[in-house]
Amino acid sequence: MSQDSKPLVSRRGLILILSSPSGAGKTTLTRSLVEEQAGVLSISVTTRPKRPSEIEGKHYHFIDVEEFKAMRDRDELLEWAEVHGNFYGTPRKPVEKTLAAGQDMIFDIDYQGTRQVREKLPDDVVTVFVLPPSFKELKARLERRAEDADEVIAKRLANARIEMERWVEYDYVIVNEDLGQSFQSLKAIQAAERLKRDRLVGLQEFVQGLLTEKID
Ligand SMILES: Nc1ncnc2c1ncn2[C@@H]1O[C@H](COP(=O)(O)OP(=O)(O)OP(=O)(O)O)[C@@H](O)[C@H]1O
Ligand SMILES: Nc1nc2c(ncn2[C@@H]2O[C@H](COP(=O)(O)O)[C@@H](O)[C@H]2O)c(=O)[nH]1
Repeated sequence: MSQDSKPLVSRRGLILILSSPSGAGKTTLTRSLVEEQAGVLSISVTTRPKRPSEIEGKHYHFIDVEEFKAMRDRDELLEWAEVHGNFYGTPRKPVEKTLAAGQDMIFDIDYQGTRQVREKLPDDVVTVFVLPPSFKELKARLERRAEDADEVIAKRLANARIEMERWVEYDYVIVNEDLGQSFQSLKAIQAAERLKRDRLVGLQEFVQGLLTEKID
């Protein structure tokens, strides 16, 4: 840091995407990152019914199918997908605003949405797939969370096998057995990605300045 606390080299914000089968722990991990001010959480729109513990605007923007399709048709969504029988999408504007401010945007989206964001913003995207330690534990977590009806849990477990096969498309994989360790791994990924040469702004000028600096 220079004397006025401005970084000597600034950086572009990155898009950190976490995906997993339902119940593996990506929401828990993304929310922990945001609590540490490590980035801005992308709040999706969804047509899924609100869970008892969820708050409008904090966990999702809950909208109906008609409104969702109108947003999609007005090109207001960076990406969208149908997941477990409901529509989900990422509002475009907050993402553009956050990245322009040099902050990281943290996404909790599925593999279909991840593909779309990667295609649109290939240089900004870092992807992490979260796996459960076992299928038995995945089921136990969904049951312990106790937020979804039995048939919803059954559908999510059925979809989990298809979703887990997508791990090969991701930059990093975290097996979320111990939550604390998984969180440390996630922070390490973000820290390293922030330092990537291509994300640093004005590095060329900074090095040029170093090379031409007079020391006597
Ligand atoms: N490492 C862990 N050990 C034990 N329980 C965990 C762990 N990580 C998360 N959990 C718990 O498992 C449940 C599912 O976690 P979470 O809601 O974060 O999953 P998710 O992947 O976001 O699921 P969904 O896609 O359905 O939103 C929660 O009750 C959470 O507290
Ligand atoms: N493609 C997108 N997927 C999303 C988005 N928001 C959430 N999701 C994914 O949906 C499932 C189910 O989420 P839940 O909150 O109902 O348990 C999960 O895989 C999320 O990652 C989105 O905007 N786009």
